[in-house]
Amino acid sequence: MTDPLLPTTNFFAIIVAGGSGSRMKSDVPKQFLLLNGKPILQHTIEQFLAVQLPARPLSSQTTEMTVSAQRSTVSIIVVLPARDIPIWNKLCEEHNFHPDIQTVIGGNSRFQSVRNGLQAIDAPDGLVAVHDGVRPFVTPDIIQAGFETAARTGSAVTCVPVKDSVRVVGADGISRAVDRAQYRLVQTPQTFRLGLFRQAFQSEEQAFFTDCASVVEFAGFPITLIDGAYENIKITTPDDLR
Ligand SMILES: Nc1ccn([C@@H]2O[C@H](COP(=O)(O)OP(=O)(O)OP(=O)(O)O)[C@@H](O)[C@H]2O)c(=O)n1
Ligand SMILES: C[C@](O)(CO)[C@H](O)COP(=O)(O)O
Repeated sequence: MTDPLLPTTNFFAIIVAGGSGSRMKSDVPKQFLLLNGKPILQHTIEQFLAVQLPARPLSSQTTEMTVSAQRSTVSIIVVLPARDIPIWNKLCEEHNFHPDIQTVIGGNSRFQSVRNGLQAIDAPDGLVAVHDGVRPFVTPDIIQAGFETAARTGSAVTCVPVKDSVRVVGADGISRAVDRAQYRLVQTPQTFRLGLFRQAFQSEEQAFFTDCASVVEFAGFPITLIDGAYENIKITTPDDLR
């Protein structure tokens, strides 16, 4: 039987919101746009605040009988561009949202923003989930599943099967059908053991690092896929917002 307790109480989430949202073309950075009256980033953070993980402190004698008494929360690090921090602080005031989270300045790319977030974690070990600030429809269940799988295998990358037909377009412009069953659409959260994640982020940035899984894989670690959700969309263009 799988141990219901996770082998650490060090759970971290790096929520990246350091981008400029160029494809959204909105005046306000997209992570701050209101959805049901609340900033998108607030919705996202609230999903992580709702997570309670069954955890076993490494040094304790916890038994299964005490699972319910051993719920751990996730320490949240939000990554924002320096220029956006005053806007975020003002929004938090307006929405009476004062979570106990750390704020870190972003970098010029998603890779650099994640790396900055990672540098703010000083625990020697644990598990870290990285999530896009603009994926507000993530659920606590998906987040928990990521921590559980990463505790067992080292990594947990959420994804969904492809529903449409897929064609690959060659350099000559000619397309051909491919077997969609072989493909997955990758989402966040992407959760990892802290040790391997730190090692992976020592690599020099590569142009194909579009997510953390590609960084971890480049460093030679295997990637475990877990189920995401079709609702867990990334708000990228005005269509997504609608
Ligand atoms: N330098 C960057 C670039 C992106 N991100 C974050 O990575 C996530 C996914 O990126 P994307 O949707 O591409 O956001 P933007 O980079 O803001 O959008 P665009 O590419 O349209 O400019 C977002 O939460 C974004 O804020 C980040 O933290 N730092
Ligand atoms: C991390 C990600 O959301 C997984 O699908 C995606 O790769 C981000 O890509 P973007 O180019 O930063 O939008």
